[in-house]
Amino acid sequence: MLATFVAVIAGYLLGSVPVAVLACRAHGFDPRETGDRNPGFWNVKERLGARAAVPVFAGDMAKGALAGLVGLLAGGAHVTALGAVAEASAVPAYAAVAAAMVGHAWPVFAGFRGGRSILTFAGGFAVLCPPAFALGLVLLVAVSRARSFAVGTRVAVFALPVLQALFAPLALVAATGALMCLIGLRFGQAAVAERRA
Ligand SMILES: O=P(O)(O)OC[C@H](O)CO
Repeated sequence: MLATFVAVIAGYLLGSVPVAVLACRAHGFDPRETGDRNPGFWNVKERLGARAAVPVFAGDMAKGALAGLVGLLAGGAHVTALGAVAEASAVPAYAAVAAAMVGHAWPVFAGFRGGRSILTFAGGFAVLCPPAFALGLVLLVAVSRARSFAVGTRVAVFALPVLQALFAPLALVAATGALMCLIGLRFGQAAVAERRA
């Protein structure tokens, strides 16, 4: 219980670091006021180019990964032979990643106006189930080559819970689905906000 509490607090604070907002501040604008108004990699790339957006990509992924690691360690670092979280580590690790995603979406360090948490989820998932994440990367590269990076990321992200079913019990696959519901919620909120604007 204490492990999960610590993991949630650490995860939320990590997720609240507004990487895109900080990166764009150096260029004199707020990504929440331009483009698709999402403070994330894609919006920064559209405005500043891929090179300038790489730190946002890496930073948002790192927030999820670090949160997952904190949760994993707080729960005693229980993993399967292939490195997927297991036993007493599963709850704190998932709770930490969920908290990081909540932090990215509603960051305490940026007026509670954050992003959709896709990359924070992806980084966290890399810790929750490394073998499924690795297969997701293979899929990302393959689809990106055949179509585009934008299509590749979508296909890879939606494939993650399916790939996870090869390595983890269904309860954890369902937990991953729950994490992805937060991303769906954020897309829904953005669509409503756009309609009202
Ligand atoms: O969900 P975010 O806020 O990490 O942003 C998503 C990126 O822009 C990738 O499309």
